[in-house]
Amino acid sequence: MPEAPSPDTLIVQGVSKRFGSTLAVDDASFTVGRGELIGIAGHNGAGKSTILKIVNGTIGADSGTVTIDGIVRPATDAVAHPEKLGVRTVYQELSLCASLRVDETAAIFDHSARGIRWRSAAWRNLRGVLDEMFPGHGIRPDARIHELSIARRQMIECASTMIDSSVPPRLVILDEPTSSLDASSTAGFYDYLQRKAAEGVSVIITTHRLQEMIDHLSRIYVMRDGRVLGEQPAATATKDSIVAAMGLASHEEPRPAAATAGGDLVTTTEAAPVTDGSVVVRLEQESTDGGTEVFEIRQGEIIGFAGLEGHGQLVALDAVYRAAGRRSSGRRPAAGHTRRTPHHAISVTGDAAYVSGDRGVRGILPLWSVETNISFSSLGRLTSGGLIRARAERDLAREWYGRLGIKGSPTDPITSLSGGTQQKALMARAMAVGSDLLLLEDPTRGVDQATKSEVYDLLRQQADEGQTIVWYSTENEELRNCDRVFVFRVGTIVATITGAEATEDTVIALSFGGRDGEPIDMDGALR
Ligand SMILES: Nc1ncnc2c1ncn2[C@@H]1O[C@H](COP(=O)(O)OP(=O)(O)OP(=O)(O)O)[C@@H](O)[C@H]1O
Repeated sequence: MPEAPSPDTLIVQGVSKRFGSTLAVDDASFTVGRGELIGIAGHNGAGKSTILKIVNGTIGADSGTVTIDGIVRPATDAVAHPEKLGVRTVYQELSLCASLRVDETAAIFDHSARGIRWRSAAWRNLRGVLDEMFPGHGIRPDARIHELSIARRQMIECASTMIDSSVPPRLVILDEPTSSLDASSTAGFYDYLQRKAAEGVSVIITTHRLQEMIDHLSRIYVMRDGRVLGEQPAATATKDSIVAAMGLASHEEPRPAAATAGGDLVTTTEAAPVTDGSVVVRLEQESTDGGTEVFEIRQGEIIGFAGLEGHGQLVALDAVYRAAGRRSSGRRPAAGHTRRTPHHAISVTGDAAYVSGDRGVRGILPLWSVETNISFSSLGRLTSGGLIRARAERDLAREWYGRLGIKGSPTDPITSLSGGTQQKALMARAMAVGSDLLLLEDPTRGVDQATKSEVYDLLRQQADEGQTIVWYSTENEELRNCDRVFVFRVGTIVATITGAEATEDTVIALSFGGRDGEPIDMDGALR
């Protein structure tokens, strides 16, 4: 009797992949049904990105098979054009070309856009998906990719997987697709995926935002040290059960700050004069009655910048950095400066280190080792007589390997680390400087749950020692580790709340909708 056709879109069987001495994927097997949304969870370096690249054929494995829609392929074979098989991918590191316009970018993904009006044809198709996936996205066809926020670039990457090109999408692979998206955009994205799944599109997602998997997927495979250990139905999975299966310490609830400044949910209306030398950052904005509102950030505070993506948080964070002094040769800097944004006058005393949310473009130094990536911003104090003290550089890297649980050799190239581990190295670089101010732009993007808890503890420790921290996050849950949270809307701060009050619902309620009910475009002011 002939075998019944498999209802599975994807069957991965016995796949292994080694990079030098690292067994990145170890005899992995899993399936994805037609029209099913499944997740792959795992600690940083568990092998998730590697197995996904093997499935879509970007890299060849050492052994195993990959079967897509009944067509069996040795996993050792790379695939030149996975999109011709209906396989679409969003990679963890965003891959758009910075100098292209959005409509030109659309044409790269859309092979049906031809003829003299190729740009507008490609844009029409991309916009159709964007409008459904991220209503109110505010992306213009003539914008250059480098002008867009990382969230908008991520939106374009996600939407491009669903363009109905000559071969429609059948298997969509999403590696950390929502890592820069706020809660509202993320919800719209999953709603869209559910609709496509109902049409028969199969989806694999990896994310460290475990609640997303539980809320929106059907099954979750857990990887540990290269092996697929088993699966959990999303209906019964919990964050703790997934984290436990990963072999990590159980997830801890974010700690509300020990001491909170301010108390009630308030919208600041009074201008507050600076009376005290402990103020590190001062933001002034025009109040609705034409006066001046003042927001002060004091030494040792952890302040969150929250709100819907693109409402001015990153503009303000960037301006704080530019207003801060610079440390040279390890010496403390002169006092900072004042910077203006479209909505704020910002002054800073002291110097700052910045962790970029866009590690591919503004983070890692790809040609250098992990050690140099960590020590780079501290070289001033690691140098004597114009020469870098190699021993001191190595010791610094070792110290941070220990504090952040980074595995592997410090002399390996940074690009040999998994995405989340690269992010840890960037955190280490900024923290090692010992600056007055630490500015964080989605610092735990792609970092696993256990390490996040360690990072939260480390930040509290740094603050207790007198470092001031300003923390932008699209993950509202982690803002509960802040002392106070400034909620932004249409470029201005509309509320200050305590860390304990910064629940997802409260932040969304305070930030949702522009002052005029319109989405806003802060991209131009971003960099
Ligand atoms: N090109 C490479 N060269 C050397 N080692 C590599 C390479 N790519 C990945 N690795 C190693 O393979 C292992 C698995 O990496 P992978 O990126 O698949 O992990 P991951 O589960 O996706 O992690 P993350 O959650 O941090 O993204 C890691 O130890 C990583 O350092």
